[in-house]
Amino acid sequence: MSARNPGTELDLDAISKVRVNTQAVLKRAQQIQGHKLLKKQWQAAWLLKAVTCIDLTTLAGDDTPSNVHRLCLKAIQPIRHDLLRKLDMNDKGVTTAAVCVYPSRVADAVTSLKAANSSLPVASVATGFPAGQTPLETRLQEVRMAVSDGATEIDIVINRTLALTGQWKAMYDEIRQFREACGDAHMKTILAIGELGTFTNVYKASMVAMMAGSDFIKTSTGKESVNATYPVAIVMVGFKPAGGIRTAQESLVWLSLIKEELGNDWLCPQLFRLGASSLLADIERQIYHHVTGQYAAYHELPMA
Ligand SMILES: O=C[C@H](O)COP(=O)(O)O
Repeated sequence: MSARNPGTELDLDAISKVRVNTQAVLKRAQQIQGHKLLKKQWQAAWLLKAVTCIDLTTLAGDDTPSNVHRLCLKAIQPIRHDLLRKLDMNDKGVTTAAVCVYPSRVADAVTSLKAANSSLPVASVATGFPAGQTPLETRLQEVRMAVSDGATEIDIVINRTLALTGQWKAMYDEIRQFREACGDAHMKTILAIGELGTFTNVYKASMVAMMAGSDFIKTSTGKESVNATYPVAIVMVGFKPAGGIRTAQESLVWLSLIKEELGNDWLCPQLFRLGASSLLADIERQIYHHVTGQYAAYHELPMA
């Protein structure tokens, strides 16, 4: 990942003046979705770009060392070798950006990646993911545990109670403590936008999270009823959309949104991630179609 965000002092005056023009945001998101997507011959290249930005995720109650192991193997080799060979990409080291798991599964992921001689980063959710409703000391301890088990990226959730009641200073202070607990691990701050009510709140929470030293801001846990949406992306840009992203087509819209709003330089895993548990299956299927002209049966593309 890139250099850390050291954060700044909390500027409450700037936060209090934030107003977001909802109509303008909705219009811009609609425009971007309406853009003609990339020409067919470039689509495979863009889909591979999307793969390299994925935090391949499993966050389920029934996660075990063996499904985490499968996830790690899939992250190391996300697209079948023969398909990559046809695209002349088999020796380009195409992997996902990271794997993302619960704190209790970090050690499993580290062991699997080490055994496969891979240096892919392990990201861990933390701080009482997904609701964040555990005591502060428990949340801090969870971050420290994930780091000591080998996570080099920590995806924290914000305290929505503080955001919804306008306690921005308290939220800033908590996030600063999480950052300190992260040590050298990069910190992604999940806003859970589906629970923040308004675009103005999303913007304020984004600013507070960045002032507090978040290296990334991330839309959602994947567990809210509203997760990553395009309008919210216009408010947040420079971030990790996560939750409910399932299709190759959607991944192309996300890439094109970042390209339109921030430019090509932002399209790299150091600055942009897609958090997804089942997106990769559809991307691999579309690449299979691009290469062979046929759609693969699901059993032909084993998915973690
Ligand atoms: O951080 C990633 C999300 O939890 C993944 O959500 P998803 O399972 O809807 O792709």
